[in-house]
Amino acid sequence: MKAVSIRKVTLYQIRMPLRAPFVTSLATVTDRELILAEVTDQDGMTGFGECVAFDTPWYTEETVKTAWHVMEDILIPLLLEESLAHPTEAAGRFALVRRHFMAKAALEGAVWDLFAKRAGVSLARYVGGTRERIASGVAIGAQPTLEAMVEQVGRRVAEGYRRIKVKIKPGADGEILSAIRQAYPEVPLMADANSSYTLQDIERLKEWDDLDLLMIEQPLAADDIIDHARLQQAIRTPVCLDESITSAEDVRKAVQLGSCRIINVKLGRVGGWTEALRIHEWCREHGVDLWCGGMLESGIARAHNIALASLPGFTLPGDISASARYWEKDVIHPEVVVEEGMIRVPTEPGIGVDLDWEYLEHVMVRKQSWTP
Ligand SMILES: O=C(O)CCC(=O)c1ccccc1C(=O)O
Ligand SMILES: [Mg+2]
Repeated sequence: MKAVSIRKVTLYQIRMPLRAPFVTSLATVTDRELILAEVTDQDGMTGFGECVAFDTPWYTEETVKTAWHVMEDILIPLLLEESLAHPTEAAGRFALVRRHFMAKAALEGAVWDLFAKRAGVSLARYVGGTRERIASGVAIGAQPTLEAMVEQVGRRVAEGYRRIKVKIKPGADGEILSAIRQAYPEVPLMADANSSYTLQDIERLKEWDDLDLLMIEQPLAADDIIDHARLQQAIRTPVCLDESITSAEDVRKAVQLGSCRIINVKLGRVGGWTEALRIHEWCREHGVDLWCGGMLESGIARAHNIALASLPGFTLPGDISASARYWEKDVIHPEVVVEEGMIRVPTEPGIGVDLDWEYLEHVMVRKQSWTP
């Protein structure tokens, strides 16, 4: 295929209110700030990506401002500098920048969407996805009371979600999980701790062995794989790593050390499609369960996630839920809908959804374009 020359990059910073605040052990998100990235090529074709960094560095070190800076001053010039024969070349150029994964992923994602559109195929098929529909899971933030949590779980089960994840932290954990298990003995259930425990909590975590949890996500420190190995040896519940994983090398080391049995991959956390595909390949080769995490994203990143989860190595439902789970109105059309717990993988070219330009104007707080 002929080389693609990126002639323009545009960033749109948006702010969208969540339908309800999302509470984790680390932060409460009420208004979601995001950056959408658009690349335009020599033929006027476009591709879209999304930067999922938050406005403060509570989940990882990146923020909306650091991502904007790194994109504007470093990554966008690298994209505009020379034409691309394949989207992995963008990742290659970005590799000389350490970390800043979400900034990289936004631009690389836009380039992958553009290449898939130029090839006239869906992004899912372009990357080797094989599913026509993906199973949808949902994440429930911390609730003010145990009753409220059980009620939320019931509501999401009734909506058809195939897997329920709840946020836990010390003091709001075992009792809640037992209550959910009692009310819904069969529901595929897991807990995400966002690194709020230490090895001193091993006994407590052991007590949950009988709750039949699918997994516990990131119980220990965000930068750890050593203590996680000790923990995984001590408990029957599979450990899944989220924050600790930024690359395929991280996955290899964590699995080989016995730090986890399941991997959560997020395009933003690992720096984009090229690295996510490496992780997918490694997990498939080694029989490690893999699923796609979420970042309270808008429809653009949600569409990328759907394409990702259509790959055969995604063996478990991820945190990919309906647009309406988080938004009164999403920035894309058609919005992402869940039917009988499943989401259709678009067959239209690229990510298969369009920006709602009118609504974008409504939620936009900043916009800038760059040309060579
Ligand atoms: O539904 C979603 O988008 C994912 C919800 C979620 O758990 C999450 C949301 C924001 C930041 C980190 C996490 C996480 O997986 O730890
Ligand atoms: Mg998590």
